[in-house]
Amino acid sequence: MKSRFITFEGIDGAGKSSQIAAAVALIESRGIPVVQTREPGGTPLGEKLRELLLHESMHLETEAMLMFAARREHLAALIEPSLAAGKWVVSDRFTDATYAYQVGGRGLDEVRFSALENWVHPHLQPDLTLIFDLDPAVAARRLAGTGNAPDRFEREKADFFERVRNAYLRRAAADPCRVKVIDASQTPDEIRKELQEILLESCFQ
Ligand SMILES: Nc1ncnc2c1ncn2[C@@H]1O[C@H](COP(=O)(O)OP(=O)(O)OP(=O)(O)O)[C@@H](O)[C@H]1O
Ligand SMILES: Cc1cn([C@H]2C[C@H](O)[C@@H](COP(=O)(O)O)O2)c(=O)[nH]c1=O
Repeated sequence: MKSRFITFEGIDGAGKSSQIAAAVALIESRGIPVVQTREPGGTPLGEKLRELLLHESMHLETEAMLMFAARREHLAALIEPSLAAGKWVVSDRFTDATYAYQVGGRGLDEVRFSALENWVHPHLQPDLTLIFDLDPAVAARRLAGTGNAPDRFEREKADFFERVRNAYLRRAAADPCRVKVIDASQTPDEIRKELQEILLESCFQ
């Protein structure tokens, strides 16, 4: 079976991380080798950039370029070799997150975003992207319930997450074959079931 690149997206606290393990388990249950990774991060250098991105304040364009620098390394060191070896790759975030957070949330110029996207991965796009869509007020309550100290993005206000959410939905509307939107206000079991149905329909044919 052809290798697949699957990405999970959504505003902070939407619940995507909780469902990635279920997706990976389903793929493994079919005897398919799968690599689970995340952005920013996924490589030793990418994880160092993640620390900076999540905790240091910086200019918007610096932030966008560092996201793509980490992604360039991620593609070269992990994503592309894994796909070439016939493995499937499941990533917690990819370029749709830069569109949602830096373009939608922070106001990065779309032309500059597209230039970076076309430079870093002119041909590769995920085979399937799952957007966990949730009201920012509900996501904020979920995050508060974890008791974890919020990072630089998680400290943003509701209007920032409204813009991020709307940008994700625009991205989904622009590419409905690749991008599927999941109602993340459902229970974890309901979401797992819907996720399984989408994976079976989109990837295991
Ligand atoms: N469907 C759900 N209903 C209620 N609570 C949920 C649901 N899914 C996840 N949670 C809880 O919400 C919190 C955030 O979940 P999770 O870490 O999966 O979100 P996330 O989208 O990965 O966030 P981040 O992007 O900030 O890492 C966790 O405490 C988790 O147990
Ligand atoms: C890839 C990517 C990520 N972000 C933001 C989104 C999140 O707030 C953090 C990552 O944290 P998570 O707990 O691992 O989800 O980074 C971004 O703004 N732009 C991006 O391209």
